[in-house]
Amino acid sequence: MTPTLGLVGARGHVGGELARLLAGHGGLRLARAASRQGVGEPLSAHLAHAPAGIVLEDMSPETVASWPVDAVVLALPNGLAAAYADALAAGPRAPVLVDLSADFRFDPAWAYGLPERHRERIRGARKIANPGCYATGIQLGVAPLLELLAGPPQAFGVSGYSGAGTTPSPRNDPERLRDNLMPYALTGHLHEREASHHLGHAVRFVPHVAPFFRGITLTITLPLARPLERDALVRRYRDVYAGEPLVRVTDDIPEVRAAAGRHDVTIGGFQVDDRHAVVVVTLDNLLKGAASQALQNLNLALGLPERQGVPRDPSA
Ligand SMILES: NC(=O)C1=CN([C@@H]2O[C@H](COP(=O)(O)OP(=O)(O)OC[C@H]3O[C@@H](n4cnc5c(N)ncnc54)[C@H](OP(=O)(O)O)[C@@H]3O)[C@@H](O)[C@H]2O)C=CC1
Ligand SMILES: CC(=O)N[C@@H](CCC(=O)OP(=O)(O)O)C(=O)O
Repeated sequence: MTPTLGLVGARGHVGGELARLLAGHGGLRLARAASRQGVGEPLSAHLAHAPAGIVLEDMSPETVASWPVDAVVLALPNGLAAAYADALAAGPRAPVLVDLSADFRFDPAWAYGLPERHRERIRGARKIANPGCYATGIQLGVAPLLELLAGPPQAFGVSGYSGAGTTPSPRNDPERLRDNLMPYALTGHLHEREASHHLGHAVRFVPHVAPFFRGITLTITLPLARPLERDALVRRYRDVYAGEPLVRVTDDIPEVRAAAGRHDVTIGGFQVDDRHAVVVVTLDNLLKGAASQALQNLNLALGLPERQGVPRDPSA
């Protein structure tokens, strides 16, 4: 029997991307979906890639806990996951639970869903907290130099406005963003704390949102305890990520427009001076920053091939 999945928040940006990936998975089937709106309507009326026969259900934790599925994905705004986690824990089944929100990313009882750094913890896990989009790029960009750092790396990040979700806000208002670049959360952004926590080393991060829809670019300056030749720097990243299907290391400076629609992270633009290294990281916030990574985690937790259902990116 093909494992089945229930999706809560199917009408959101991330929910829609995950439904699209599941349509091509072949080993995991979307079987239930919940939303505040459109209850009783076919999911396909809201999502182009939804399989036929799925009717949107109400979003009560009790309804979700009654679903006879092998996995549940929460793709809801922050602050809502606990009620579902509690209802599922008390329910008759114990499906794998993947939460896209930030609610459980600091909870040691949950596997932190960054496979490149926590693969064995995720394999077979029952509760997985999917990382934040910027936090994914920051951790993959900093990790290879952790032991060479002379202080906190500084990450300058820019995200497309899909990162701000579908609930209207200045950060996803195309009018406010037109010909603009909007700094926000100048200190203490959640992803600064999240990346520092999971790296075990302080990092500084300042986010900005831009008028394009999807994609993240991060320019990360890393203070070095001793000088490092550029070739050695590049080799370090290539060695750390050799064989990682969703991390691409390139000599070029990656550009965010090329990241839109890709499922991997691209790390490049390696530059050094006597005291610092600078790397550039790009990814699609809705894919490796969310849905593609969630699918990697679901596959690992369910014992399926890790990248099943994650399309191969055009080699570039
Ligand atoms: N966007 C991104 O780039 C990334 C987002 N994330 C995280 O993933 C989660 C989903 O993100 P995203 O898809 O962008 O969010 P959206 O705002 O696009 O969608 C959230 C979903 O939850 C429903 N919803 C919205 N508000 C509420 C509410 N107050 N109570 C219950 N349901 C609500 C929405 O619609 P409805 O019920 O009306 O159908 C929608 O289905 C969030 O926790 C976000 O922080 C993580 C990484 C990247
Ligand atoms: C442009 C924009 O607003 N981006 C969001 C990041 C989206 C994300 O990853 O959300 P969570 O970590 O909250 O799950 C932000 O900065 O809060």
